[in-house]
Amino acid sequence: MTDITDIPIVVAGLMGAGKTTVARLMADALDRPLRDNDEELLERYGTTAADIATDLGAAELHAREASLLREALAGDPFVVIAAAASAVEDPASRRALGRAFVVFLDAPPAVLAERTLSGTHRPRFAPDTAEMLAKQRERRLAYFREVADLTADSSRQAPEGIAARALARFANAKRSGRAGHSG
Ligand SMILES: Nc1ncnc2c1ncn2[C@@H]1O[C@H](COP(=O)(O)OP(=O)(O)OP(=O)(O)O)[C@@H](O)[C@H]1O
Ligand SMILES: O=C(O)C1=C[C@@H](O)[C@@H](O)[C@H](O)C1
Ligand SMILES: [Mg+2]
Repeated sequence: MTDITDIPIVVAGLMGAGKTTVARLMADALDRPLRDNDEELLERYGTTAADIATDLGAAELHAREASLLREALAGDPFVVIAAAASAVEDPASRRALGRAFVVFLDAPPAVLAERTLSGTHRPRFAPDTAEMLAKQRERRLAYFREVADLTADSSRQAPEGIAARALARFANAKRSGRAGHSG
C-alpha cells in the first residue's frame, strides 16, 4: 500500500479559481515545494501562457501544460502542484491525477472573470471572459469532479479556510491510508 504521504497534492480549477493561492498555503503548511503551472512555463519556455497562446495557439499551450503536469506528477511525490486550468481535458493527465490528492476549486464564472483582470500572464481566449469561462466550466466540470478528492467553492470561502479543510482531509486520508476520490 502506497503511503499517502508519498503522493502529490494538486490544486485544480478554472482560471482565477485560486489555485496558486491555496497551493502556496498548503505547500507552506506541509513544508513541501510548490510547482505552479505559470512558473513552470516561464522556467521551461521563458514565456507566459498568454504569449504561448498568442504565438503558437491554445492547443500547443494546453499540450505543454498537460506535459508539465504529468512531469510534475511523475517526479518527487512530496510536492504541491498548482495545475493548469486546461490540464483536466487531457485523458493522460486525468489518469495521472488518479495517483494524487486533488483539491478542486470551483466558483461562478462571473467571479472568476473579475479576478482574472489582474496580471498579464493569463490568455484572453475571447472578448467576454465570463462567457468564455462559463463555456470552459461546462466542458470541464465533469473532469474536475472525476479527479477531485475535495471540492471547495472559492467564491464562498477564504483561501485560508479552504487550505485548512484540504489539509485536514489529506491528514484523514493519510490515517486511513488512501486518497479516495470522494469529491
Ligand atoms: N478564496 C478566495 N477568495 C477571494 N479571492 C481569492 C480567493 N482565492 C484567490 N483569490 C484571488 O483571486 C485572484 C486569483 O487567484 P490565483 O492567482 O491564486 O488563481 P489561479 O487559479 O492560480 O489563477 P490562474 O489559473 O490564472 O493561475 C488573486 O487576486 C487572489 O488573491
Ligand atoms: O483555461 C485555460 O485554457 C487556461 C487558463 C490559464 O489560466 C492557464 O491555466 C492556461 O494558460 C490555459
Ligand atoms: Mg495560478
